[in-house]
Amino acid sequence: MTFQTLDDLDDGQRVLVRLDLNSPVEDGTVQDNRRFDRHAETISELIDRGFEVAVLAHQGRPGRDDFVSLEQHADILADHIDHDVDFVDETYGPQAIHDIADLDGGDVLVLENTRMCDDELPEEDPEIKSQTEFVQTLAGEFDAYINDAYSAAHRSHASLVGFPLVMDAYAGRVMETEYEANTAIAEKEFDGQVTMVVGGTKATDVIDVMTHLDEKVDDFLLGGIAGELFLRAAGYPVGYDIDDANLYDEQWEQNSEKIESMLEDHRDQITLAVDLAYEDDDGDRAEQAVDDIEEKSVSYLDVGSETVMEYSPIIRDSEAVFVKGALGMFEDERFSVGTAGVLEAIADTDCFSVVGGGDTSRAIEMYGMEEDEFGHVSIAGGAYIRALTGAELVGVEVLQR
Ligand SMILES: Nc1ncnc2c1ncn2[C@@H]1O[C@H](COP(=O)(O)OP(=O)(O)OP(=O)(O)O)[C@@H](O)[C@H]1O
Ligand SMILES: O=C(O)[C@H](O)COP(=O)(O)O
Repeated sequence: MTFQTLDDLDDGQRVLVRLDLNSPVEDGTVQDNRRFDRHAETISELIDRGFEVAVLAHQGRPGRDDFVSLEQHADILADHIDHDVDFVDETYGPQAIHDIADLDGGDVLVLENTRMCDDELPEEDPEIKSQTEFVQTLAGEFDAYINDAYSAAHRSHASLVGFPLVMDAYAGRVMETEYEANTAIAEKEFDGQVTMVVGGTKATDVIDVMTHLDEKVDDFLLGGIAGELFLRAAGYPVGYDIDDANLYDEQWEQNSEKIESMLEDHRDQITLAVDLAYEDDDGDRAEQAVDDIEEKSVSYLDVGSETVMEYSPIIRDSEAVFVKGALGMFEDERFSVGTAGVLEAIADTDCFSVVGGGDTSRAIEMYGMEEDEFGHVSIAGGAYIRALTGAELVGVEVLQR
């Protein structure tokens, strides 16, 4: 490993720490999850060593329901570290700079959601990001920058790639351990069958990665939004938006060619759902065989039970199983059958397994399984599957310069 870590940093300095606290948000309420647990260890170490700590993090994306302030995150973090955490509703404005100047050793201040600043998004070269007002303003206030956000390191956003080009930069403890684990996993060779369960809402991320893993993975088992888009490409009347949630059409536009060519070239490696679940008029779970769908008139929120029965033996026969993204909206128990069923099948076998994703890894505890029933549980989703392809993560790369 070629980046500097907290072991290389002298105690008691003023540090800007990038965490990934991106969390599920239900009706405006931020849900606690293992990202807080993991980052709490880094922050507690910094407090014990007398650092003055300001935290940068993002939540959601503009235009989405989960695009909210980090005020609640500061409270959740405080509970995890059992220590006061202050919050300021600016990222680098005058009040933020004032509060940063007021920090004493052992203080922790969470700055507002980085994605509320115009400079943060979109993705641009680190050189461009390093020259933004956002980076230039904050860099002058700190002795060092620490990136602990391995799970966001695949994004070339200002708070992730700009600072290491203009100031001393270090990897935090989560960055260090996730990098080591995920790099080691990417280098593993398996003699037997390798299976990847692909779901979730970020279809664009997973489809891109699938096209790079077709030699490494023997079987892709599909669900979630990506699963429905593949069904659409296979000729079923699903995989488009019927409300204003905007989960399907935009991602279809971006990926339809890739999906069609994956289906054409690798059809025997791709297993699609044979049935899907939805909420019926009584509010109950109902299932429908994909062959019986004439027109999409309901939102499909899970794969069906038949699909789980088809996926489970494939998992049992695998030497390694990688999971990225949930097969359904498992946070609602009615639509947890696919995700919990697949995770239970993995837990029941002795295959090597990795479950990744900030949201998806939550399903393990929610449905009564233990982390040690899996080979590795990563709080990273998009970053971990990108690492599997052997590709460098831009946020890690800039730390190694
Ligand atoms: N059919 C579906 N409709 C709506 N939401 C779905 C559906 N299937 C899965 N999901 C949602 O997908 C989410 C998890 O996938 P997501 O793409 O957000 O990845 P993740 O596991 O959190 O990884 P990352 O760390 O990259 O965000 C879950 O919160 C689940 O509710
Ligand atoms: O949750 C994640 O995977 C990371 O925080 C990156 O978030 P993004 O997919 O919204 O860029």
